Amino acid sequence: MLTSLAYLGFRSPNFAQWAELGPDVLGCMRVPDGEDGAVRLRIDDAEWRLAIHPGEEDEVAYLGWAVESERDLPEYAARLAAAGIEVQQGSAELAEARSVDQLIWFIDPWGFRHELAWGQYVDPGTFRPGRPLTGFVTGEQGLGHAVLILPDAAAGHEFFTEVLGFRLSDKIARPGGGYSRFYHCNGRHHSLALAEVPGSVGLNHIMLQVPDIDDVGTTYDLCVERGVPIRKTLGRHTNDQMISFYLTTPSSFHIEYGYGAIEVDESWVPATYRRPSTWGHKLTDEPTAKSPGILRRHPQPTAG
Ligand SMILES: Cc1ccc(O)c(O)c1CC[C@@H]1C(=O)CC[C@]2(C)C(=O)CC[C@@H]12
Ligand SMILES: [Fe+2]
Repeated sequence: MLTSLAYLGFRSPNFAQWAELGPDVLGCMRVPDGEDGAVRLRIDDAEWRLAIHPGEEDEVAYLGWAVESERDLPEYAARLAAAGIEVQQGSAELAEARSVDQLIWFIDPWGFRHELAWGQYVDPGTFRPGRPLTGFVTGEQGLGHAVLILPDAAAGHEFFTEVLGFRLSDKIARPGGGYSRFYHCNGRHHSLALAEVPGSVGLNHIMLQVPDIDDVGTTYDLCVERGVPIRKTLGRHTNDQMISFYLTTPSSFHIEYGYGAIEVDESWVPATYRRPSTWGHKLTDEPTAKSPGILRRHPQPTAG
């Protein structure tokens, strides 16, 4: 089984700005750069969780998912092949670059590169936040969550549940119609969310969770002090009950920085909500607040 969101890679012309944003504002630990100069950030025992590679445009480079056992890799390879997806074996060089023992990878029907990895390298007891911070909520729950934008939510639901094995946590009706859907693969309420935007593919935000509300407040203060744009004010989500705010990164996508989400278990029953938040999460008047994140046009599947 796929057990957690293990690591994320982006490409960005502004990758160098993460050397400051990561440690000084977010509280991540900067670790040695990747071979291509990628800024790499650590948030727990894992060698790194976020890599921002140099690139011409802001893009999602890869989503790294941990699997439970080595046996899961050939099993997923067969399952993906049966679904018509071409699967690649990751080379030893790629495994080394990702700080994992072994991996396979594939491009999903919307163009996202997913890597299924086993054996992420860890270095216990040596994580030091870049600024005073209690830490990050990770472990069995993985690094946090990622919210992808897809043109077709029904097709997305089919692929991520039937092929990759995600379980639906719940749905939230969107103001303009349609739903955002939230999926879990461990105790975290959602490691993946899918938002339908006709004709578009992208990534709206990723989420990092901290164990103390004061860590959220301190990060909020640092954003204000350092001019990091706040996209959405402090608020509480209806579904996972997280208290969070959203900041805009120099790489088009946003980061949700939050505390206090509920966890799910085997007995979880999906619900549907009419609104995203019980209170707060108001869009600010920052120029970047209306940005949907990393977004590109995607050809709609033609009818008939
Ligand atoms: C509603 C919600 C629950 C839990 C979360 O972690 C979370 O990020 C959200 C917000 C999702 C957010 C939304 O509801 C409005 C439409 C948004 C902005 C998108 O287009 C992608 C993310 C969506
Ligand atoms: Fe979120």
